[in-house]
Amino acid sequence: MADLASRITKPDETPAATPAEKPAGGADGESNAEAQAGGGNGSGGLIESTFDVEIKLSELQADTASPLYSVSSFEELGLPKAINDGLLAMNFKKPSKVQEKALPLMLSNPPTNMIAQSQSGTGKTAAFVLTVLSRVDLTKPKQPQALLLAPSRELARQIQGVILTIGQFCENLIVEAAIPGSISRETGVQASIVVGTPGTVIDLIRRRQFDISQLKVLVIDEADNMLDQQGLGEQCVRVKGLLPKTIQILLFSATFPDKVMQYAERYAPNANQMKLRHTELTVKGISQMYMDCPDESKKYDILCQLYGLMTIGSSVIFVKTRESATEIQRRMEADGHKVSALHGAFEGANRDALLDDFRCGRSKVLITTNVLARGIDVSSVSMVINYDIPMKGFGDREPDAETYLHRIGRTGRFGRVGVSISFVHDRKSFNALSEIANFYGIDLIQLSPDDWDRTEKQVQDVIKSSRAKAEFAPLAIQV
Ligand SMILES: Nc1ncnc2c1ncn2[C@@H]1O[C@H](COP(=O)(O)OP(=O)(O)OP(=O)(O)O)[C@@H](O)[C@H]1O
Repeated sequence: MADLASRITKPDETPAATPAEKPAGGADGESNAEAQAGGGNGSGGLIESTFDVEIKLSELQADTASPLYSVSSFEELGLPKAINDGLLAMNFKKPSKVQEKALPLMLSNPPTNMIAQSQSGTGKTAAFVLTVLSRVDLTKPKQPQALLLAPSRELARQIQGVILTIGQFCENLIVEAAIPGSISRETGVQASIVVGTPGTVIDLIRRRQFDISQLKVLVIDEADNMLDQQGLGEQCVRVKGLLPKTIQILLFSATFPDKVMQYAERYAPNANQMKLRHTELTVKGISQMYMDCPDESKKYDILCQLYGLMTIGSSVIFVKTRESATEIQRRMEADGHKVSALHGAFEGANRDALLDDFRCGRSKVLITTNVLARGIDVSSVSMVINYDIPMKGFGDREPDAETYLHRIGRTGRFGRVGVSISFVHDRKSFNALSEIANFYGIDLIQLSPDDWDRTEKQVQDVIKSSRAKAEFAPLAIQV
């Protein structure tokens, strides 16, 4: 195992891709090395190259109003040395507020459940990953002890990458992804930590390829989405019903609508709770703008006019359907623009390659659907475009405020700045966006397609500044 000094990366270096051991015993889950390469959070993505970014972050982390602020250090959180070494290698200097507040509660014994909410991009993943790494017994590397569930394969792989990167100095750590096609029928699950999507996990348990008898911790990321009865809620209930009754349950999300919160409290009984009011949820580092398009047909032309700004950093364009993602990509490429498209109709390995290309900067503009609205962490994303305003309910009759927040949260990560531009083109889309803005208490900046020089300057001024001066609301702790 290479010594610590040779594996720490400086802010202006790309982390050395460490030759992580293949999982012992030939387990066919995605190997540690593959996962680290495709993971998020400093394990292969674009690295901030400027020293002033580090200075800005330290200012933010000294600002008591910021959710990146904390009084303690990771060392004071009592984490094992190997884990602290991993955090050092990731250049995590101090815990964020959700990490500082949640970790002592999640690591206390006897274990208690947690329902934690914190703004997008404020470090929820590391909070639950540190808990899982602290609880597993690595002398039993192939005995599953922790299960983490996510709504998409992309997010499951990203979380796997974070665990392997933070745990890079933890001996015998084996982490497997339980996503379609990742676990061979011959070997089954042979890892202490499993990260997967609910459907695949249920299949593995049903085929007796996943020993759940020793599971100590169940984490559900994007928990409001996962527990929503319209979506994956029924599968998450089935998973929980199969697990040991004493399991510790940790639910995390940036959003917890009231109707789901009641359900979450039943799913994770007697949980400690960290909640935010919905007017405290938006990230001040994201300049939220809207483009008043003359009509639906003009949206495409305006999108192409924005292309030059999209490639200053990298950008995500969210559209309503797979079909429109494919059609817009086709048109933009025919017009000479380089755009990747990713959605659920693509085969798994292709989706993985497309996101890895985007994460590493080989592609800079990604057009996608809500499959990537949540959790995906690519620090180079400086712009998110809502080509369609997210809607929900029968006949798309009401605005989807939660999906709006998660979509724009793909930029402005951990104190960085970013721009979101939402397209409206008629009364319905305008009213939907207005309702979302009122719900979160935000004043959207209007961009005019008629005054392009001004629009370009407004957007460039934000993207080219470094970390935002983020005034975040204090986190309300209920224990
Ligand atoms: N203590 C820390 N110091 C520095 N960087 C951190 C710290 N904690 C997390 N990060 C980085 O901040 C970024 C956002 O973290 P993460 O993806 O966990 O956010 P999140 O709260 O889960 O967001 P979302 O709600 O969108 O899922 C990641 O790139 C991560 O590596």
